[in-house]
Amino acid sequence: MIEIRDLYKYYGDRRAVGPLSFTIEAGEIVGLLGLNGAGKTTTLRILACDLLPSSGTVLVDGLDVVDNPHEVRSRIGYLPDRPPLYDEMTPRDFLAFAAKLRGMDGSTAEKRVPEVLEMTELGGVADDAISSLSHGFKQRVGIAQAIVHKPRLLVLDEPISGLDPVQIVEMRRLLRNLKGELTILLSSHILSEISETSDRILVIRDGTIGAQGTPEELSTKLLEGVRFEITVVGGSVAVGSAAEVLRSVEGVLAVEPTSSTEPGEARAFRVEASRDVRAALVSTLVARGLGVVDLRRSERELETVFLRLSAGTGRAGAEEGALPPTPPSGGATPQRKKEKREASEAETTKAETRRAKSEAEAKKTEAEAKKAKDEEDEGEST
Ligand SMILES: Nc1ncnc2c1ncn2[C@@H]1O[C@H](COP(=O)(O)OP(=O)(O)OP(=O)(O)O)[C@@H](O)[C@H]1O
Repeated sequence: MIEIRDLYKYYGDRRAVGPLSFTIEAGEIVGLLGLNGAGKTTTLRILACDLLPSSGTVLVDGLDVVDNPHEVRSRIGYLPDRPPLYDEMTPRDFLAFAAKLRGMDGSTAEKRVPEVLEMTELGGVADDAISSLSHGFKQRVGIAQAIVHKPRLLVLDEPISGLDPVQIVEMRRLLRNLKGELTILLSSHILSEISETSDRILVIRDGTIGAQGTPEELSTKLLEGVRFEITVVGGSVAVGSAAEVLRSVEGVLAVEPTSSTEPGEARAFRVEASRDVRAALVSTLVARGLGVVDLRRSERELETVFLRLSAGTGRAGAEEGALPPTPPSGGATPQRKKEKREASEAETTKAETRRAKSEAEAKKTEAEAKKAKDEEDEGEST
């Protein structure tokens, strides 16, 4: 579905991305994980034909983003980090407008808008002004506008950023529901935010892929093991012997009791293993007359993995030589912002000229659609 080969993007003489290569299969949900400034937004904008690459190949469904931007755009739904919403419109009107912008005819759009409102669970606020919606609902409108034209690929830049815990759970559910119909690539700088949603994670650092895999694979690769928290209760067997039972499971490297807040007989342990042994832990404990009331991968562990990958201090990074040292600042310091502005102003590459041309074309289409809408509104009010 997506194939990126040796992609580079320079802003002036500053390399923002490259060398970057990865592929994503149809139907996958993949998380692009990296600290601020790692190159996530640049990569996603190139995929969405919003920015041209300096060099390399980017294919969506076999189509090159430089040679076939219009065809690629029709296959992609894109939610930028700041969703392009018109505050004074309602979600229903805005979606109809977005559908028209993407070339849908009136009757198809009329059918599609209620469908998308339902898919994104916006029915209850469909006729409220977008300005009156919470951040979580605005993000859903952003996703709705991205899927209104039935794309095959959904590209979301930090869709979970700024959401409260309830909204995060709702967003995860929405993305999981969209999976299957769509291939999804989403970015984040917080591992726990996307590890729940993504089938696979690509860790991007300094514009290049530092590591990739499932959270378990990343953890195993870096820490030579996976860690779990498990809480055991006694049945016919004393809970005190649970540590021994856990140690007997093949693949378990270490077991240590943790301070448990569980009531009564329950005991919590941290288990380190060479692979995912969760199923074997449960069946062995149950076979020995013990019960399991909680079993989870250690969240702290995942963050440790990410920090190691991001800082390039992990063994995997050292071995692969894929992780150059961390720049002094990953974030947007005033100096960085100044450099960014200057680099941006100095950007006069041939690629950008082509981009300006294609943006001008897009704006023309947008202006035409807006004009059509204004005329329609005028018609309605007279
Ligand atoms: N328009 C621009 N002009 C110059 N430099 C830029 C521009 N946009 C991004 N950069 C630089 O390119 C690098 C990658 O930025 P990018 O925005 O792609 O990273 P990111 O991982 O999305 O980070 P964030 O989450 O902070 O947006 C950074 O060093 C950034 O300062």
